Amino acid sequence: MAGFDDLASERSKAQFDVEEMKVIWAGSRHTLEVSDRISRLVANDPVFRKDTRTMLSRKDLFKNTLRKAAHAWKRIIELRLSEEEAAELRFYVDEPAFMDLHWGMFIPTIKGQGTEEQQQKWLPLAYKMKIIGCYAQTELGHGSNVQGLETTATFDPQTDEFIIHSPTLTSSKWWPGGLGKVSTHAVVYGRLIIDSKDYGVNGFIVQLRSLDDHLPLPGITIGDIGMKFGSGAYNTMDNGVLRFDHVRIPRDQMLMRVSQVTREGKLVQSNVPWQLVYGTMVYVRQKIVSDASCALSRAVCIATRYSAVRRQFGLQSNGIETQVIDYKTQQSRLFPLLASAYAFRFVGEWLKWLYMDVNQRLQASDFSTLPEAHACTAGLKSLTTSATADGIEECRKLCGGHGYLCSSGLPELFAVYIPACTYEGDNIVLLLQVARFLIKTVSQLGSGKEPVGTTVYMGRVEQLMQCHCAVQKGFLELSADLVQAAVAHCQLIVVSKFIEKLQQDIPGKGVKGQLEALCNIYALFILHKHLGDFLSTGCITPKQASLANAQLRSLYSQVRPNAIALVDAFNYTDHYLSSVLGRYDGNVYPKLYEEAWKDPLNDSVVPDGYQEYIQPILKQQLRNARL
Ligand SMILES: CCCCCCCCCCCCCCCCCCCCCC(=O)SCCNC(=O)CCNC(=O)[C@H](O)C(C)(C)COP(=O)(O)OP(=O)(O)OC[C@H]1O[C@@H](n2cnc3c(N)ncnc32)[C@H](O)[C@@H]1OP(=O)(O)O
Ligand SMILES: Cc1cc2nc3c(=O)[nH]c(=O)nc-3n(C[C@H](O)[C@H](O)[C@H](O)COP(=O)(O)OP(=O)(O)OC[C@H]3O[C@@H](n4cnc5c(N)ncnc54)[C@H](O)[C@@H]3O)c2cc1C
Repeated sequence: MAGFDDLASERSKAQFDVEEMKVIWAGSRHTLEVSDRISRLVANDPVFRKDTRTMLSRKDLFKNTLRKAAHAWKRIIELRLSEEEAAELRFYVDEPAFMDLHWGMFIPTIKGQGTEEQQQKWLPLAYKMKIIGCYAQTELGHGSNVQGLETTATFDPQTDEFIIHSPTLTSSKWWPGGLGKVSTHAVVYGRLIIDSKDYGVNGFIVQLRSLDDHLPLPGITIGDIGMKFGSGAYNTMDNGVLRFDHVRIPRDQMLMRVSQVTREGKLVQSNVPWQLVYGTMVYVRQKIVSDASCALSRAVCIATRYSAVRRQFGLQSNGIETQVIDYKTQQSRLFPLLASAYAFRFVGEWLKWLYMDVNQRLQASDFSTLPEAHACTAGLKSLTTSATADGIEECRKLCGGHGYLCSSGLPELFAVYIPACTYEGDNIVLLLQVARFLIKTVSQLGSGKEPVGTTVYMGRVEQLMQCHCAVQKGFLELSADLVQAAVAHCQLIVVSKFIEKLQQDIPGKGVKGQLEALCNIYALFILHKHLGDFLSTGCITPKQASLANAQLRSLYSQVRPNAIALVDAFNYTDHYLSSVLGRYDGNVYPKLYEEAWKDPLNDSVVPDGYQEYIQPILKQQLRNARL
């Protein structure tokens, strides 16, 4: 039968050791073992079913998310899961929820911006989930411009408290995940005011709801901001609105690692850079880069398997049509995305290392690599999320009409993923940060300061000094071009890190060869995409451009017999993929047919509303016909 046979025969053609590739993808044998075990645990647990998610009303959807989160927490405790295993469990449950913000932002903020005493007080409560926290930074009026936030935290020396207040409508907190219905606490970012003087934005731990009955505390107005894009998708999250009416908190609830307010109301700066107030964003951006490879690989897995099952035109001698994956146009759209998934995986791994390194240095009061870590996390977050969002949509198109069905898994994946281009920093705003970093690096070239890390290549480019002079005349005027320069810089990082990965010891028959092919596809595809820039700047000649194109075509042919095995190496369960088109067994058509009948619209043969709305029309038509 089509599907079963197709994927089995594809698998038998693979020219490399898939099990070893799984290890490379996972990062280590240990990580593969953990992720494999936990993914099966989730897949086999009926509470974690997600096949009806797109059909539920918002209230039912949200309640179901609460149920899953509570069950996940119960399993984590019962099975004594480690932090790594718990994070895998969250990943495979595959549903955005308040837990993400509690573990992913609230706790890291206290760790990164709290003093030792503050950490000792708050972290045990947070780890045991005796309190649930969120990250309340963005307001109705300002998200990108953090320094423009309007919430105030005014020190009252009489009572040794801060008064948290929302002075305007636009100062309402707006968007924080987990805030709308669940969180008991938040890290709230607001302007520190002492003695009528504004000291800029700082973080404060504020209790929002009673720990007894979950009602908002006095002075607090709180709710959900409403439905978001798509069905299911990010609507499992209670993104919230929050207003303060002169809410008082003790002085020691200002996060004081960066600066302290004394009992007397004096502001004391510590030796850490003030930018550490932005530290959680660096951490989360790094995580988002790793997540990009997961989302893209998931879409690519679905589109690749389905492309091998789907046949259109081109009747062959054996009487069957051509698999659409054999069309060169399909390959030229699909294989660069496959290569991107691997490229983002490896750059994500590197970024994780970079983040750990900068953190260790911060502990030892070495702040020198913070600007580069900020530029890398901001730039790569922007590049990988934009490419992934576009890539998921391309995968939908690669699956033709069936890709538009919710049962393909692609519409919900797209809807849940696209806000990644906006949250944790709008992608253009983040690229402008990278551009500023690049300009700063160039401006220091003449002063004898050698560029290091990801900017080391700048020392070799003589024309850069002239660029700097030109940019000095008008950063804003040139910002659209500077954004392109920032993208190019980030692409260079992605390609370099892929090449560095290939220099490591890579065991397994044929594994290294496949990765080399993917690395070359990624690099040549980027070159192909920006051919105009490469040609107009004289970086390559027209002859080289056409050679590169020919090479790309030949690489597609090299990857073709291995395509299914390359997506099998992601080791995704059918539960995680939640796609009829991406099923491991390729049994697409019978299952699509079966799925259709499960739609509630098919519960009755004659639909609700027939008598009120269809029958009268038909009767009217009959009368008209007689006239
Ligand atoms: C046991 C376990 C159990 C359970 C397991 C469960 C496990 C679950 C685990 C799940 C985990 C999943 C993860 C969570 C998922 C979350 C989902 C996402 C949610 C989304 C959250 C959000 O969406 S949350 C809001 C993010 N909102 C922004 O993203 C604002 C952007 N806006 C800015 O970020 C600033 O506004 C902007 C533009 C820089 C201008 O900043 P500005 O006005 O101050 O002006 P400047 O540009 O002048 O910057 C001044 C100087 O600061 C430097 N600098 C700037 N940023 C810096 C930085 N970050 N670090 C260092 N340095 C930085 C810069 O380079 C300048 O340096 P210099 O002066 O030396 O040149
Ligand atoms: C699903 C989701 C979850 C979120 N979760 C949280 C959360 O948990 N906590 C939290 O605090 N926030 C959260 N946010 C808010 C999020 O961080 C902000 O929406 C994001 O930082 C973008 O800011 P903005 O909305 O102000 O966009 P804006 O800055 O208003 O962007 C609008 C447009 O203006 C452009 N623009 C803005 N500034 C410039 C500039 N200087 N130069 C050129 N162009 C510019 C942008 O590129 C964009 O095209 C969430 C948002 C979403 C969508």
